[in-house]
Amino acid sequence: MRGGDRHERATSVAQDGGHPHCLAYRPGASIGGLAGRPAPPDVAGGEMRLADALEGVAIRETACFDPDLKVDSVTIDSRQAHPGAVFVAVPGFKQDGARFIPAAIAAGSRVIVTAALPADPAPGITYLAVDDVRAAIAPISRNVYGRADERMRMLGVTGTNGKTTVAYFTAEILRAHQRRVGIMGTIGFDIDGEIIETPNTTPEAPLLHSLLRDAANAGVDDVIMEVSSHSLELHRADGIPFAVTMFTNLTEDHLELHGDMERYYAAKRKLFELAPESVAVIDIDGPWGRRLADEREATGSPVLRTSAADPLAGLRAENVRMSILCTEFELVYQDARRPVRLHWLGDYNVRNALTAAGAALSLGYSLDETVAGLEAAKPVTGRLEPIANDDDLAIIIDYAHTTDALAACLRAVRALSDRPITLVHGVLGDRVHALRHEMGVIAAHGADHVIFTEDDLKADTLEGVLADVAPALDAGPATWELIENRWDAIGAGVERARRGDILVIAGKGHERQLILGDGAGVIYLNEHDAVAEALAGRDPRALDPRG
Ligand SMILES: CC(=O)N[C@H]1[C@@H](OP(=O)(O)OP(=O)(O)OC[C@H]2O[C@@H](n3ccc(=O)[nH]c3=O)[C@H](O)[C@@H]2O)O[C@H](CO)[C@@H](O)[C@@H]1O[C@H](C)C(=O)N[C@@H](C)C(=O)N[C@H](CCC(=O)O)C(=O)O
Ligand SMILES: Nc1ncnc2c1ncn2[C@@H]1O[C@H](COP(=O)(O)OP(=O)(O)OP(=O)(O)O)[C@@H](O)[C@H]1O
Repeated sequence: MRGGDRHERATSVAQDGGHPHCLAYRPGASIGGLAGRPAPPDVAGGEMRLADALEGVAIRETACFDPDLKVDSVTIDSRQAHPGAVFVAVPGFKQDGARFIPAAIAAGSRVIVTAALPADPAPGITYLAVDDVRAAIAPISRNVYGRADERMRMLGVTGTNGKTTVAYFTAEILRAHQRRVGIMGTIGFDIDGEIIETPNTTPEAPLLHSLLRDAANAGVDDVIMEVSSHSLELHRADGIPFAVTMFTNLTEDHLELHGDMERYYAAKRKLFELAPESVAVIDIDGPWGRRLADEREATGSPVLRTSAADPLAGLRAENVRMSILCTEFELVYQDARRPVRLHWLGDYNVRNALTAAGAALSLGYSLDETVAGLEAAKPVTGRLEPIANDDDLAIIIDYAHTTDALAACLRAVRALSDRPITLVHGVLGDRVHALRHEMGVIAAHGADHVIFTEDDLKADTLEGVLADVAPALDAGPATWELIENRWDAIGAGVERARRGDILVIAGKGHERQLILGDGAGVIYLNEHDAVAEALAGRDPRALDPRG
């Protein structure tokens, strides 16, 4: 196998956490350097009276309530309980956290938040019963960790696709104006390139607020949060005073949690309901965005509509010109227009740039300052990211792993050049059969040659996934081949490309690990290294476009 033995790679994941700049998070750990800035005063937090920690929490009944107890942290996991920690017993999807109350008490917790008071309360323990346990986690966490979200400017972005891209775009504009920016999302909590790993896109409220406290203490000015529909449904982001909220788009995904599109939409809309004062920057180029803008406008809350098509939108892109090298358009806002040249590729990045520009304008930056920030923004790792090379190949790494994202990615690339597209991709093992088939249809119609390979197979196998995908690939116009090993598949893609050809590697983007099939574990996989290795090993004569 190229690039070494799978066992070695699995070991390297265990050693470095899978990302060169990833840090394991310890609450209270100092984040980053202050880069010459004066240290800000510490955000309040640390030990506090229980009564203060409970401000704003609707408590139904109590047992042995001691308002003067001192608490210093919040946890929803008994394995992290300790003296001073409020333990919230969450009725989970798999098990009831109330089962772990004895374990939390044994570990030292003296305050238990639960759905129902126990029949025989343990002596010296304060029990607090609430109607909605998950909804209680965020206000307690905000209080205990010092409401750091009031000390920084908070921006939230939701939508099916584009959240990470918009967050990074927005960060680049803010950084161009000397703001220290944290981005909390799929990639982790990224503060100036130093990434703290988080288990979720939007972490549970105790971790979220303890991260925010540490960020504020480290001098972070602005936090841009990707707010997932899961987190909104589960109240993780309740109470955050967002100054700006952003919506990208809504397409079919995560229906395993939400059930249907209407409920999925309702979950996303919660971000805007949570922050009625925020300026909502809404991409209205899709039907759900138009509906959201209309519904919000009807409530009297502020809305900035963005569009690359609608001449009535408040912020829009006109005269869009795209190539495989850059994207140009005119940004039009309040009758003023400015030319913009982006390093970013593809039509949806025009829309993502509009959303980010809308956020900056809503925060009071001028049109010229906003344009300067957009033009300085470098492509995000693994988001339609062109990989520089001396072989005149257009190699693009993209995180597209949903049907919509893959279709958008291939459409965007196709619009940039008439050269043939080779696509290296796989399909996630936990996707429903119809979606796997759909991925095959999109690949076979969007590319000229498909190298089908492994993606995170999880409990499934490549054969299992292929049973759904192969008929779609057989039926489509593209040629295709199967190369099971993803590293080899990338190598084969690079090797078959001729000068000027396009190679799209879709699915993993910034990720640095691959979940093998059949529960066989996780291995290290850096697609940027895979490409570099393949380029280094190329026979230069193979570049001749004549074949
Ligand atoms: C599907 C889902 O959202 N799961 C979340 C859920 O887990 P769960 O209900 O299954 O937990 P459970 O195993 O039943 O346990 C119930 C409670 O008992 C506690 N417990 C458990 C064991 C023990 O010994 N002691 C103990 O106290 C657990 O910590 C938990 O609080 O509650 C847990 C904490 O309450 C979350 O951490 C967990 O998120 C997991 C990590 C997860 O993967 N979530 C994903 C689906 C997610 O959040 N994704 C979104 C969207 C991503 C996207 O847009 O693509 C995200 O924001 O990342
Ligand atoms: N505005 C958009 N519309 C449609 N597709 C998009 C858009 N922006 C990005 N994409 C596609 O979706 C992929 C994921 O982009 P990004 O990571 O920014 O989205 P995300 O919402 O953070 O997704 P996830 O929650 O899965 O991480 C990109 O690689 C690209 O293929």
